[in-house]
Amino acid sequence: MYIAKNLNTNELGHLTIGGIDSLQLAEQYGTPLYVMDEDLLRENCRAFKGSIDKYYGGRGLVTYASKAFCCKAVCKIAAQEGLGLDVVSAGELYTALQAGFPMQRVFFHGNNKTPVELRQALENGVGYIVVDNLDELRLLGTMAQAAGKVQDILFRIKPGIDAHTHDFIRTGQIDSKFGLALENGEAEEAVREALAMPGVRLVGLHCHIGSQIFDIAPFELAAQVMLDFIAKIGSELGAEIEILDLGGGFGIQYTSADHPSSYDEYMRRVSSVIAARCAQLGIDTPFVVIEPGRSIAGPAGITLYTVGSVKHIEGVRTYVSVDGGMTDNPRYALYQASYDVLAAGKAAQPRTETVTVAGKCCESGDLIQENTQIQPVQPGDVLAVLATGAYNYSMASNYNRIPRPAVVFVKDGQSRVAVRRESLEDLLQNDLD
Ligand SMILES: Cc1ncc(COP(=O)(O)O)c(C=O)c1O
Ligand SMILES: N[C@@H](CCCC[NH3+])C(=O)O
Repeated sequence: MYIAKNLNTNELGHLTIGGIDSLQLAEQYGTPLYVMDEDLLRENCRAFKGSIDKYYGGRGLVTYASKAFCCKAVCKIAAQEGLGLDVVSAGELYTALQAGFPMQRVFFHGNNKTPVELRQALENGVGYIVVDNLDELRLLGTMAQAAGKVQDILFRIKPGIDAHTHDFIRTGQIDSKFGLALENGEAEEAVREALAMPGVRLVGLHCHIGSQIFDIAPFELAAQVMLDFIAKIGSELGAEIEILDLGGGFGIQYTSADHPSSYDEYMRRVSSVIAARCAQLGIDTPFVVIEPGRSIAGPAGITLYTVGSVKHIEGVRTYVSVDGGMTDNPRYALYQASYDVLAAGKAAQPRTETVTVAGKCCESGDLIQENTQIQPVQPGDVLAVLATGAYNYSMASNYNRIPRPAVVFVKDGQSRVAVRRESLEDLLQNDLD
């Protein structure tokens, strides 16, 4: 029984994805290998888009948070599926540009955009800049005015919501580096300043309360807090806020212990809270934006590794070492993230062994998963780690000068390289003698 609905086993008992034997993919492209199921990626885009259209009657936009997994191929898919795009850096913006992503549907986020990044956004006609702080507002206002432009902006607000998730991925509470606080008047001051600036047009407010959240209640609460503020600055300052961007953060199932809410249910409940609160406050219902990242890319990906050694330490544990690790998936090292791991060539067999899957980096914390149940494995076996489509490739590094793996897209029994494997030459390309 598999967690991800897109995975299966074939007559050989091997794990398949996108109609392809995972061992064949490992053989053809080598390991470690990121494999993305294009159909599931598109299905996830459509599911969000379908729900937002259903509950907001065309007054909503799903923007894919590209930080979850960014490359030209995925930007193209997001564009084809009619989504917007959330970018947070010159690199993500450049990728979107090179993929031909429509710039008017791009939202530029980040708590410390550099002047170079702001110029890049202004010059390329980015639709919306989500301004994080007063310094950025002043810098952008000056730059836009000097360039003879009026840039549409949103403000990132800290709604003061404490969503229950890992400490490092919570962002909506007052003690966060992201956004403007409501409690101390900071957000109101920013609105006042923006309204007086000729270079910017304040069109929206944004919040993002964290990531891998299962409950719907914190999202409902955030929407209410944001609407109350919209009403307040509307009546007190004359701000006309058209867009409410509620961010991303929807949890996914990594293992059978995870029970995320359905995204359609999220959309239904939050939209009805929005309608009720707007009626109560006597304000127009804003255009609603959401920014799912993990929930679009995460379930669509798996990572394949080859086992190099199996080390039984009597009475302690068994280490199964693979040819990747924290360089391609730092999430266990960072958050003790849970994953489902299986032997791809024995996927139909019961998981009878308890092992620790370790990476090859010079770091004791370089683990993919501790004390996980898998089938008996030996050197040369291929392991599959499930639900690695988000925050794996995008958080990969070259620690120990390990080249990043390739990303292969699979669809209808066909595969194609979306990001080629880094070579040793790639690692040296910026080195000078
Ligand atoms: C501003 C913003 N929007 C969207 C996202 C995407 O979040 P997730 O991948 O949890 O949906 C993030 C990351 O947490 C974010 O910081
Ligand atoms: N990178 C994190 C989540 C942070 C999301 C971006 N704000 C993860 O892997 O879960």
